[in-house]
Amino acid sequence: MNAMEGISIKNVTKTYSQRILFSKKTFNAVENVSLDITTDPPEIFSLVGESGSGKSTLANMILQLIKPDIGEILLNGKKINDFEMLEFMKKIQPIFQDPFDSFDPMKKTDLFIYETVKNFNIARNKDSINYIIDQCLQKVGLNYQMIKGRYPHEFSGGQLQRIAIARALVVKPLFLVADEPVSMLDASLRISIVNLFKQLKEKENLSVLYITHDLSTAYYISDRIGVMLRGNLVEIGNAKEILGEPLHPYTQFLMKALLEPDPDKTKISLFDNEKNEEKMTEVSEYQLKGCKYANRCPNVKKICREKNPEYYYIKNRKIKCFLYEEFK
Ligand SMILES: Nc1ncnc2c1ncn2[C@@H]1O[C@H](COP(=O)(O)OP(=O)(O)OP(=O)(O)O)[C@@H](O)[C@H]1O
Repeated sequence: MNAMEGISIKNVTKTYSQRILFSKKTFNAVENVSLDITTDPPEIFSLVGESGSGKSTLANMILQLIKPDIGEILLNGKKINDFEMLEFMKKIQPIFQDPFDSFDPMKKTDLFIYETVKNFNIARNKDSINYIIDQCLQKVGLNYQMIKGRYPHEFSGGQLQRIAIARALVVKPLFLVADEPVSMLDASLRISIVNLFKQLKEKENLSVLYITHDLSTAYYISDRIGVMLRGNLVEIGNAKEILGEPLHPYTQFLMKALLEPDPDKTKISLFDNEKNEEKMTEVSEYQLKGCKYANRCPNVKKICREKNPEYYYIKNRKIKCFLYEEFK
């Protein structure tokens, strides 16, 4: 049997320690996560969850920026750390939260992309390099003339994010890892950028891991969604089904927060808003022996505090919650 085309995350754990007040706390920022995201056929998989739930840690392991402590990540069946860096970066490209981080502020944007094409050995002569750049810019709704000779600060955040995506496209990747790519943009621009991911999937066969707090954009573009809670993927499945009818109490809470106009009513902190106490809440939830949502869950049972639930399967959905024990 052929290996799956795409990314396979296999039982991955990343452990961190933090000093909070006078004590050192150790916790799994990502805990025994397994997930397959296909590139053939391409899909948009959104990873959603509150701040501090382990989304970026998982993304950074996929991008090889950090190493898992346990488990492994495969790309097309091959361990990602066995790839040559250049070969790996041709297949998986990051899109950052702040598009200004993707560019050298002192360099004209076209020159910066030109160098990317050259460094990755995509083309050698000037005409073919310019042609590739123009093609990639057109895929994001721009063209070469629009960026020629201009520095990053001469563009709006939305335009620059498009240029950053075009730059990622020059290496013909299979997969984009986009960590909060629209959170720094004006609300009015966000949907046009996330829509671009959808177009790239449909027209260029690109898969996207879209990391976001924003359930509404995730609903709009995703094929599947994974809900992350303190290092655990607690609900995984079809995006429209999950967001249309969330089953895990934590997903239900996130949906309620989306619809609640007063953010104070869905504040994550169990205490007040002091930084240390928020951090303590976050880390103490991470350290819970049972379900990480047990202290906040309206449906909590005795077993939820004793054991971290396994997955239960309802139709195409995986849910990590004892409420669904009967669906084992
Ligand atoms: N290098 C590190 N050392 C110690 N703790 C870390 C480190 N990086 C992340 N953490 C902690 O791991 C947890 C998960 O962080 P992570 O950034 O992955 O969450 P996130 O869901 O991406 O949040 P956000 O949306 O705010 O970026 C947090 O409690 C964070 O403080």
